[in-house]
Amino acid sequence: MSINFYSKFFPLIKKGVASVPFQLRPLSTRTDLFNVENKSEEYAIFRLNKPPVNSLNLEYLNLLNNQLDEFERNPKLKGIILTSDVKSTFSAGVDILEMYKCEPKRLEAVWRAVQDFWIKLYGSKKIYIAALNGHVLALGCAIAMSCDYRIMVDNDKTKIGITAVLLGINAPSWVKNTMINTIGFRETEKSLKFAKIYNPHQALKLGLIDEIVSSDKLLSRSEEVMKTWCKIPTLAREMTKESMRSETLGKLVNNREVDVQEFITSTMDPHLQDNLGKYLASLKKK
Ligand SMILES: CCCCC/C=C/C(=O)SCCNC(=O)CCNC(=O)[C@H](O)C(C)(C)COP(=O)(O)OP(=O)(O)OC[C@H]1O[C@@H](n2cnc3c(N)ncnc32)[C@H](O)[C@@H]1OP(=O)(O)O
Repeated sequence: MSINFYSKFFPLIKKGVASVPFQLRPLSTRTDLFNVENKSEEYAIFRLNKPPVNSLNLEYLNLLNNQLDEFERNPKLKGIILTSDVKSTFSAGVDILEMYKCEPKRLEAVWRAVQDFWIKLYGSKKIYIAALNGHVLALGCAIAMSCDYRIMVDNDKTKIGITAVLLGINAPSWVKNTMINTIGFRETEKSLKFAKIYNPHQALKLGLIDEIVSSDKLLSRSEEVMKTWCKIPTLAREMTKESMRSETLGKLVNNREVDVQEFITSTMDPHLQDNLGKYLASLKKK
């Protein structure tokens, strides 16, 4: 029996208040923000390209969500290598400007788009390989952990991790669960509680990433892994992925409204707003 993992869960999203109240521009006018290169019928390279740090605002999330849908609609496509064309950064996570001095309605739309993105990515039965060319922070780290495999550049200055707690943010349970599934409970607890940031070698030791390669080999090695995985019997691989991920996925799919409300309430809190303001100023001052 073929189980379409993605289509099994996604109708549930549509049942909720998942419609996004902001109009999308047609894809063709925004392709400067990402690039999809079909390497063969079986796999593609998906490059984020929103300088300076691939921060995720509502419009960008909507655009990326549309592209994930596009991938799902292609039955021949087995896998996607997710990477970035932005020098030294894979993604710095949510655009902090979406969270600072925000309107609740816009914040709600942002968070629903974040949920959609995670559900589509984590719930996809296709193979996702994260080719991490640079910093992988906050939601960027959650995105990388939602892929099937992570290959990172060998550069000690490159950082990966989630420091949400420093801003006063309690990472949502689906982020915690994704991390627990990647590095285990104890390491996740330490990592999130103490806002740990790792260099590639520390991340490899922990199992947060799977391989380190020199930057000139990042894509060739990712393609090599992808080609090997494309040879695995598709149905069995998909069913295994589903059975490994359905429990974690279902916890958010069945709990989206609570997750949205928690995020809005905590983000609108004056202390958190104050922290965000100071953090933004510190980033700008650098
Ligand atoms: C896991 C889920 C948690 C729950 C919800 C929250 C989710 C989030 O994702 S909140 C975002 C948290 N992200 C971060 O804390 C990362 C912050 N950024 C950095 O640490 C650094 O920018 C860097 C390491 C990614 C890159 O460093 P560098 O190359 O030195 O570049 P700059 O720091 O000078 O940044 C360039 C430019 O970009 C702006 N910027 C950086 N990150 C963000 C962001 N997340 N949102 C919006 N804008 C960001 C930064 O302010 C600079 O702006 P300009 O000075 O105007 O050029």
